[in-house]
Amino acid sequence: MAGKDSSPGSSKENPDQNSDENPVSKYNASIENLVQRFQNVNPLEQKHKFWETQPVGQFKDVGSSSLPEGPIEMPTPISEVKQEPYNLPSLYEWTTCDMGSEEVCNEVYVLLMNNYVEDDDNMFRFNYSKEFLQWALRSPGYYSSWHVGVRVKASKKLVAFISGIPVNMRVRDQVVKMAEVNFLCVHKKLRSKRLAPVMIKEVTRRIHLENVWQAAYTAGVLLPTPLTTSQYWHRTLNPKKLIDVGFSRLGERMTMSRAIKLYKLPATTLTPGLRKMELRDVPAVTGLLRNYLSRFAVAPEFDENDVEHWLLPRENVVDSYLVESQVTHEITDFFSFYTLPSSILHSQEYSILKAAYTFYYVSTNTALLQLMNDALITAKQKNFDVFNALDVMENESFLKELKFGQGDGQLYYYLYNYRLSQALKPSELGLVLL
Ligand SMILES: CCCCCCCCCCCCCC(=O)SCCNC(=O)CCNC(=O)[C@H](O)C(C)(C)COP(=O)(O)OP(=O)(O)OC[C@H]1O[C@@H](n2cnc3c(N)ncnc32)[C@H](O)[C@@H]1OP(=O)(O)O
Repeated sequence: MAGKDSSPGSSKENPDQNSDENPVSKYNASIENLVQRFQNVNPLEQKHKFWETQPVGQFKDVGSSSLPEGPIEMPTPISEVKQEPYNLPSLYEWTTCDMGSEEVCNEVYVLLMNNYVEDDDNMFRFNYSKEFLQWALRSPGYYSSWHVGVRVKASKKLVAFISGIPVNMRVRDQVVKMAEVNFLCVHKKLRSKRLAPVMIKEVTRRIHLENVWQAAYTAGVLLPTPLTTSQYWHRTLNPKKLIDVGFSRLGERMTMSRAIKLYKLPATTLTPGLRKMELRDVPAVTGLLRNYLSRFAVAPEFDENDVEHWLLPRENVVDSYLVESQVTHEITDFFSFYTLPSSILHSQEYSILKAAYTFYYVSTNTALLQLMNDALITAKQKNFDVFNALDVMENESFLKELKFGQGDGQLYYYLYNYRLSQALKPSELGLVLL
């Protein structure tokens, strides 16, 4: 996901960061500084009863570059992996969620719709659609056993969920089969009972049973120890609605009519040869994307199956456009975004914020700025209210110029059981989680 702002709320526009007077704070690779800046605590004193027992970089080891890069723990024979599930409190039971079943998919949808990530002010909550969840979880090579739910034994009500999907991840020059772990959710009434650590251990066990020993995940909370820390940026498409629902505020000297003018976009895209991606484009897009992602320190290794799954347009889930040369018919550029609405929790007038999130792109012939401007125009045509992007990949090169404003939260990226000697800059990361 996550790519996910792990918080639609920590993804709200930060009016201070947005004003011209305020320089955008620069990325600082030092975890110590980071923790102090955002939590005002010394990371060496921060207790993580669960995370301290896990094979992840520990805060106390930050800076000890003597530790080798790579797996922290070696795999064990599958026969030595615990064969039976972890114990849950006695009122609850494990369930494997078959996301191909409309009924089960709906249960997961409802759990997340009511209990998943909110912003710090509890104004917005992610509202992943059912089609989106099926797309996100039934990806090439997926294991149903990694879609883990918890039910109340008596009523069978689904009260918690965590998921993994397999992915080939390249870390520098090593390609490692990993799990992308996402959609960890515990019902609001069951919070702070240490259910999350049991769920993480259970999904880990099931992932180990498939001989996978590493994972990637993102979260809006700071845990030991981020691979990188990224920021959300937001491009207003519908100023009136964003202001009405409290997502944005009119800055000083800004009126509604000025805001509308400021964010106005051309009615049609500007790049000649821009068209929707089709099935026949999969090989060309795969080639472009593999080549582009090879420049990042950490990025997925996509094959044609992955590209077909992740990038072929799906109504209300993912949009992908490319540039075909009108002379040679070569595919030269490509962009995509996914649809992730948020519920608006306290508005009389609106119930849904329609948000597009930047996904993968490649520019070889068309300037990235122009390509992303066309992405904005396309999203506006499709009636999105806001277009979101992290500062990963080459996004920093277009964010300010295309009038994105910085959000008020961080999204931390993590690897499980894989150590890097130093944190990365977001721009070294070629990975978007849903
Ligand atoms: C090899 C394969 C490995 C596979 C596994 C790889 C790792 C995958 C890791 C998961 C990647 C998920 C990616 C996403 O989906 S990120 C999205 C997470 N979901 C939400 O934010 C939705 C709303 N919140 C909730 O549903 C609950 O608050 C959750 C479920 C988040 C915690 O429930 P609760 O609030 O009732 O807490 P507890 O008493 O049960 O447990 C407290 C412990 O849990 C640690 N905690 C809290 N939040 C997170 C978090 N987001 N990632 C990892 N750990 C987290 C916390 O530091 C503490 O441990 P420690 O500080 O004491 O040590």
